Amino acid sequence: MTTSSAAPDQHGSTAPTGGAPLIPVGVLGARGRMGTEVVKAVHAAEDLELVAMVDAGDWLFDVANAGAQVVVDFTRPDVVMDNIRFCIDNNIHCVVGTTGFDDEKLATVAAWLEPKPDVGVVIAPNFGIGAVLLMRFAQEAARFFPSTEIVELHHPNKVDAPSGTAVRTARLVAAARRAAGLPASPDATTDSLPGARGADVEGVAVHAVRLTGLVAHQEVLMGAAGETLTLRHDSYDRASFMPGVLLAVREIGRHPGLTVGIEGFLGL
Ligand SMILES: NC(=O)C1=CN([C@@H]2O[C@H](COP(=O)(O)OP(=O)(O)OC[C@H]3O[C@@H](n4cnc5c(N)ncnc54)[C@H](O)[C@@H]3O)[C@@H](O)[C@H]2O)C=CC1
Ligand SMILES: O=C(O)C1=N[C@H](C(=O)O)C[C@H](O)C1
Repeated sequence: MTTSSAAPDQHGSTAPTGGAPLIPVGVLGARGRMGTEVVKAVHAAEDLELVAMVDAGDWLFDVANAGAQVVVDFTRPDVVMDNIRFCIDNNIHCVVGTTGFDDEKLATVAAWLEPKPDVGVVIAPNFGIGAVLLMRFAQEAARFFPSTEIVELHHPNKVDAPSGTAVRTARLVAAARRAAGLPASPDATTDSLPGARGADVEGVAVHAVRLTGLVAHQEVLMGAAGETLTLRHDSYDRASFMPGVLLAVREIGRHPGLTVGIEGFLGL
């Protein structure tokens, strides 16, 4: 098995201004929709050096052999845990965008990190700045509205439903509702077809749409007597995730242990 070695950074292996050394970065899922975009973004960043691109069938060891200090993972929920384990074992920081993390998997990653106090892993369901802000706004607004439901809308090739972002948003909203002492959202409906009312995430209904032409979108709908508030975020292009990914790559070395979401890196 082989790993594609990255083309040399156009600025060479040291920072052009003679400043801090470049951060060597490996990309897992490098031929996927997100991985392709990450490869371009890392390659274009003057302070980063793309040292390895790995996709299914390639040899993961080459990420370590290439000297990657940070790995970016946009692969699949069924393989990401093995990738994180490998990186932690090899003292490589991880920036993980792959979805599918529940509390049990997060606890497992945290346990793997315990004997590695210098290694950092950030797992973020969404690197879009607007999406992160939407989650925060929803969390803030939730306590004022008796009803909240979430609609996530994505391209039809998405592997999972509901989206990782929707699940995290629902959990944040549910926690805010609990903290405010709100009862369950009013709902007298009896489903005549299973699934008609969406998935139940800690009492928040989450609906998933898969539609040709979409990229990644989410609406949080909140209702009170005589009014509604709709928060909506749209990623029209995967370039929207790159500022958040690059920020995480630059920050993770300063944040050992497990970080969930990039809110802290944004000062939120
Ligand atoms: N956190 C965020 O901001 C975002 C997260 N995502 C998530 O990222 C993941 C990937 O999404 P897409 O790029 O759209 O999927 P994709 O299917 O286009 O790409 C996944 C890539 O991973 C590769 N792969 C599979 N097994 C592998 C392995 N063991 N090692 C290395 N590569 C492997 C596949 O061959 C494929 O090229 C999904 O979980 C998606 O939900 C997507 C967009 C934004
Ligand atoms: O698969 C995608 O495309 C996306 N996945 C993430 C998720 O599941 O939340 C982030 C974004 O919605 C795009």
